[in-house]
Amino acid sequence: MADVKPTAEERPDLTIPVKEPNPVLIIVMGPASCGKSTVGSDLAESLSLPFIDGDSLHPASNIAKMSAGIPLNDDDRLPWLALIRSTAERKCKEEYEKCQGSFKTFEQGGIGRAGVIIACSALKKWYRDILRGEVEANPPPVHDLPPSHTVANSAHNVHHPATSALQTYFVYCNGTPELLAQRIASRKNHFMGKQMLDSQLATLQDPTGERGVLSVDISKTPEEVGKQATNGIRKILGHP
Ligand SMILES: Nc1ncnc2c1ncn2[C@@H]1O[C@H](COP(=O)(O)OP(=O)(O)O)[C@@H](O)[C@H]1O
Ligand SMILES: O=C(O)[C@H](O)[C@@H](O)[C@H](O)[C@H](O)COP(=O)(O)O
Repeated sequence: MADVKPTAEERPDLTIPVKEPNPVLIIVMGPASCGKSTVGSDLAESLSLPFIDGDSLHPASNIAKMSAGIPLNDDDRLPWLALIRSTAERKCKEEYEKCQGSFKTFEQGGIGRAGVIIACSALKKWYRDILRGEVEANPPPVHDLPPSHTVANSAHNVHHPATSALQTYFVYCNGTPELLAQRIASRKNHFMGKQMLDSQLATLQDPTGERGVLSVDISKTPEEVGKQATNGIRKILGHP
């Protein structure tokens, strides 16, 4: 079969020269009110990266559903997850072009490469694999986890025909159900009512121990949680 290369439009991430350090997508994840927006904004500032709240990428139908107290299902989430991934790829390419490849170093308060931070609940392992660019969101698999995805940390896990240059990491905002219940109850003017927390927790597949996942303890102050996230990500990305 002829070797047909994807166009820049189809796979914008692939147009970043390979000699550059890979761009990164950092997903700040966890159930409703765990602190994704708070940690994500803080991290973005500390690492000089753009921040996008995944809520801004939902179609109106998803927002309407959640506002009515109905949890999203896989069919609702898949196009949203795919959009988050493609938005990250596009954003990193824009960042690359904007900076002409010269990014702030760790010492200058950057990460020395293109990157973007996105807040997204990413509740299931399967969703996280979509965000990693390893699994197609469409058509949806029948089961949450294809059998070959049960082996963690294996290079053979990669399903996507053209694995993206965009490396993906997760910051998991980890807290007890009791603390989450307090936080969601204290949150004002949000479309996600407190009655939605139970379904979020029931759907959550704990990412602890999964590759590329950094956990932060949300019982600490916002400043401390931000510091845990920033230091952890810097270390993962090679800051001595
Ligand atoms: N470390 C923290 N300590 C105390 N309150 C926090 C902390 N992080 C976030 N909050 C508060 O908890 C609520 C939920 O945080 P938010 O960042 O909106 O979560 P999410 O984006 O996951 O829904 C907000 O009212 C926020 O101000
Ligand atoms: O903070 C929140 O309340 C959640 O982040 C919410 O804003 C988010 O959009 C939904 O969680 C997405 O849907 P699922 O979490 O059901 O996938």
